[in-house]
Amino acid sequence: MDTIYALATARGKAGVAVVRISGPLAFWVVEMLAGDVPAPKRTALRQLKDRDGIVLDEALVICFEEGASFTGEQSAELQLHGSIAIVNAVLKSLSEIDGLRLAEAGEFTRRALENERLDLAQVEGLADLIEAETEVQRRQALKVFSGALGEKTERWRRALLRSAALLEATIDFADEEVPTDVSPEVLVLIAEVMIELEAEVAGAKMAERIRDGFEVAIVGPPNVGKSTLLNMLAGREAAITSEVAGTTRDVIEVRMELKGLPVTLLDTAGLRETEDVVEAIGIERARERARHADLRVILIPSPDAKPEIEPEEGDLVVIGKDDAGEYSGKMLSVSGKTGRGVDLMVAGIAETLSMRASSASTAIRERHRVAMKAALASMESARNEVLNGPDRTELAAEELRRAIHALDCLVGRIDVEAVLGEIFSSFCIGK
Ligand SMILES: Nc1nc2c(c(=O)[nH]1)N(C=O)[C@@H](CNc1ccc(C(=O)N[C@@H](CCC(=O)O)C(=O)O)cc1)CN2
Ligand SMILES: Nc1nc2c(ncn2[C@@H]2O[C@H](COP(=O)(O)OP(=O)(O)OP(=O)(O)O)[C@@H](O)[C@H]2O)c(=O)[nH]1
Ligand SMILES: [Mg+2]
Repeated sequence: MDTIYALATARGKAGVAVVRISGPLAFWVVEMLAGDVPAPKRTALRQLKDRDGIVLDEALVICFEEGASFTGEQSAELQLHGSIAIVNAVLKSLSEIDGLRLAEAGEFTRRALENERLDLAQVEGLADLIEAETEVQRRQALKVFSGALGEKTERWRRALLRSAALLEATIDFADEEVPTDVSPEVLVLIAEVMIELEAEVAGAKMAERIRDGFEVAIVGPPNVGKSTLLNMLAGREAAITSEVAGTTRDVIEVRMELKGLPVTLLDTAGLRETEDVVEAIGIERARERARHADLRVILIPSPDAKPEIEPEEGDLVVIGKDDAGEYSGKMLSVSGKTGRGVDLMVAGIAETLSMRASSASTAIRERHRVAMKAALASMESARNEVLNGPDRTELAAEELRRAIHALDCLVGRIDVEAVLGEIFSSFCIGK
């Protein structure tokens, strides 16, 4: 097994920079650089010197023994002064040591997985944790990273194993007189797992939304103040605004955080009948994106104006350009120019999205949803076979084994290699 090293913190000037080393040579490397191997899991202040005895930095050194580290391997950390020159000098010294090589992206975590310090779902949670930009994303990722999905899966797995074992026992003793009919117990066990899995699948879409962000589209007729409102929310001039009706053509996307939720706000072309070919394309795009968005803010010019599109559940119909608050109280109204009413509108959006987000499950990836659906399909078949009577017991047990297999894929107990490449491609070097 190679000994690997990498800068674990971001590149560039910083207060402190952390270099990680993991593998059988880790302590030996520390001894070369620091002169001795400090007691494990204790910080020790040491002068780090290169091969020629030149001092590289005065750093904190931490050693972790094999079996008691993040990767599970013997490993060490050098907590350096975060200067570009020091980091470069230390990395250069490490590169000159035989048997050492720079880690690939995610390789420390891959080793943690191989040494069973983490399961596959936890690795995915960790990937999301590092990507997390908002509070809700942080909480979701931390839940999965803490092993929530792995624990649930283990419970489902045990229930299915027990069901399969019960069925298989009746097959083995088929010739003898088995007084007990196991099917009621098996059916209850299967039903209980199915209910939980169905809830997970139902919440998977929302979990994906929390990961990737919700889309909120601002729509309405031309000149109603859509782009001005977007700019106000973005805090910058992301979209061109003008008194000319039909200014916005392309869909303009701005990523932001609304009350802890990741949101992509879409500004769209004003909806109207038009002879202008280019504008017509813009309007078509506006309608298309608005349809697929999670929520729509439909701006209208006055309280009695008819919304350009039919509001769906959770959509907000808002009067635009209401600087004086003339209509406030009657309906939600905003001014993108003065900011009046914007807080209230944001609160409305956040409330709707938060409510939906609360139904999110721990199935944070497409992969999880697919595995769960496969397990559910096999369990459904198993249940039907059980109901078909004792002749079909063998088939029922086989279906249960198939469901267990799907759950094993879910947490990476089997078929890990197939998904590793994709998962680790999103990791940074040093993680
Ligand atoms: N400096 C530093 N900070 C860090 C990390 C790190 O590797 N280094 N982490 C990594 O990304 C995270 C913390 N995760 C860690 C997980 C396990 C162990 C570890 O050594 N586990 C041993 C000993 C546990 C103990 O002391 O009780 C074990 O589990 O046996 C260390 C860090 C976040 N902060
Ligand atoms: N007084 C006032 N004027 C506004 C407000 N919002 C926008 N305007 C003005 O109204 C005009 C149109 O604003 P835009 O934000 O470009 O309108 P839009 O809805 O994006 O228009 P299209 O892109 O053509 O669909 C501009 O001259 C803005 O300065 C507002 O809240 N109050
Ligand atoms: Mg516009």
